Amino acid sequence: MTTSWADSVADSASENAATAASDSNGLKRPTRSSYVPPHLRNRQSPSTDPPDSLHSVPSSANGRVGFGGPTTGLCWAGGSRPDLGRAAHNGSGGGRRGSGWSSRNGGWDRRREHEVNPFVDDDNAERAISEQENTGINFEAYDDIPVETSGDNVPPPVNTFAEIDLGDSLNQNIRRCKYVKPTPVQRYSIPISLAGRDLMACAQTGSGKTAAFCFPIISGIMREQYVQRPRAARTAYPLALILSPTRELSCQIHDEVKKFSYQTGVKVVVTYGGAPINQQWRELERGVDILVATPGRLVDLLERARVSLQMIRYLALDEADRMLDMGFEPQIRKIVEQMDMPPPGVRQTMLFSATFPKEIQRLASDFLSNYIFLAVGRVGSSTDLIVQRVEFVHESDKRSHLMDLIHAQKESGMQGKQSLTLVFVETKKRADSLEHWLYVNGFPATTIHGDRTQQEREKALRSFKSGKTPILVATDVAARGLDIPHVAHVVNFDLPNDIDDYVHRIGRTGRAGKTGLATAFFNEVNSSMARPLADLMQEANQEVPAWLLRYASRTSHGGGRNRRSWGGRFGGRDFRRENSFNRAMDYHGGAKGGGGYGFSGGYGGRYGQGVTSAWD
Ligand SMILES: Nc1ncnc2c1ncn2[C@@H]1O[C@H](COP(=O)(O)OP(=O)(O)OP(=O)(O)O)[C@@H](O)[C@H]1O
Repeated sequence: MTTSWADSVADSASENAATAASDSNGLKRPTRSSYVPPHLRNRQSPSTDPPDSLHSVPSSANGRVGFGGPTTGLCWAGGSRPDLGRAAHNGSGGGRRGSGWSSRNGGWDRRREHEVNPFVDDDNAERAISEQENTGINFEAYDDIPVETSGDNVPPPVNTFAEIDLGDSLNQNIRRCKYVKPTPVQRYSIPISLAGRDLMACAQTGSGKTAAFCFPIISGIMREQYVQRPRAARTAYPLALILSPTRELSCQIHDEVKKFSYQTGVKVVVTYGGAPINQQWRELERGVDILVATPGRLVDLLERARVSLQMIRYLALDEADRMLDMGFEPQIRKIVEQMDMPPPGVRQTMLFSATFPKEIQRLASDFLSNYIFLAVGRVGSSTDLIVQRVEFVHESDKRSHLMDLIHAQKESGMQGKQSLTLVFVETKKRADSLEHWLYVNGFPATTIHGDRTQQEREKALRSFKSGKTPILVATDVAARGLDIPHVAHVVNFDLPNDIDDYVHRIGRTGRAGKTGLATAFFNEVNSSMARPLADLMQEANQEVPAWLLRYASRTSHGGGRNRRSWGGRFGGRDFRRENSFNRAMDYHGGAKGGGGYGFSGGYGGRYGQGVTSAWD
């Protein structure tokens, strides 16, 4: 058995060497050489796109007008700032639907023949596997899911993609992705975003949030054909900015956007630290509509005037609570508030995460205008996708215990190419030393953490995804957002200090309707986590060991801000409800009666006039 694992290490090494040689920076570069500048893309080709009077009228359906230009095709050369005024929201959704997409082949003028087809670029077998499996998603698991929205005039949800007017090209890509129907967060958030509304959305890990913010952005850019951007040889003027906290997540989002925007004429570029900046400059110089970035590299590009944010219409923060946490907040404020980005109410802002503590919501509200809060709860107990276990393991026994788990996994047939194990540790040093120990004991493992070079990180991720090294030892750098198919088991070798971090870590398994297992090693060092962990497991109807409950009863508070208890079955609830100013609360679907969900943590439900909730 060990021999075959050792073989897989050898295979992995050679494959990675080959991969690294062909793609040293991990950047997938389109071979397309004939990028069509925005001002030329506006011209429709008579042969492919017959004139359609409906499309000679710019859409103001976003509820945002202005940005000048659209009707006149004006160009703001010379750095003059466009009129960024916006019509007041009427909350009605802006009449987007039925506006004639079906008569078009897609977005603006395209040179599609040079675009790399992301759907056949499958040297990465995992992608092919995951796509096939999208049809097999257990959507029934989502039927009972509780959903809350709050805000003024919330647009109604949809049940199918067909009900949403996203445009033919995007619809075709959705079919190519084998997305049969929208997930709950997509059902609610896409109509909200298409109506031009700002959004703070909180939905469980692996529930399709990426598509939820990408579809409206791509569709909006495709629609607004007449936007002209300033011409400056070295400065890029993206229309949309998607920020994420890690390089790997930014790359993943970039890959997703490339698939969703295939043959739409919408150009996406990714920039992140650790990769050569010159290549990213060159890519930006060829033009960009959607820029996916990590904050540090973007600040660098802004300071060098390689990127201007003055044309930004869509801003999306993925893992938004992390982005506004102490570590990132200054950079995010700089990007969003201190450069040249249009203010809230002019641009459209979308914040997404699986967790949204109220103090972060308060900060985030600075970036939003008249926004809707959307909370999609976890799936019900009978269908909960992640089985959570917590085991008492002394520090000195952790390694042998891990080995037992991995052996048990192999014996029960869980291990192999189709079944990966992600092990979280607290520090980079511990990651390296555990990986080394696993390796010398015959377990092919690799590691990802902040002290590794970007090339090493990308190589490790590829090796893990492909199953060549089926164990990945990681710090929190891999805790958020990464969508790796076939992660069957997440082991919290070291528990985090914050329950929300735990939620994101275990969310690397049990994604998109699949099931997964999460095991946590607990000992005295983690006593502050006993209460929030026990609460979380109880909420999810998991078996909570008696010893953990005893620990929990001894520690009334802990787990960082013990934030989860505030959110009950949701990863967060609208903090504005505490202020109770004319907020309309709607409750949709699922959860019979809503009784029995006491929101501990001090939320008193002091709703104002006109506020209703099934959760009261
Ligand atoms: N409508 C859909 N039908 C089928 N599969 C989908 C659909 N929407 C998304 N997916 C798939 O679900 C998986 C998880 O999606 P995604 O990575 O966007 O989750 P997420 O909510 O952002 O998770 P996290 O909170 O961990 O970042 C992806 O593999 C994606 O391709």
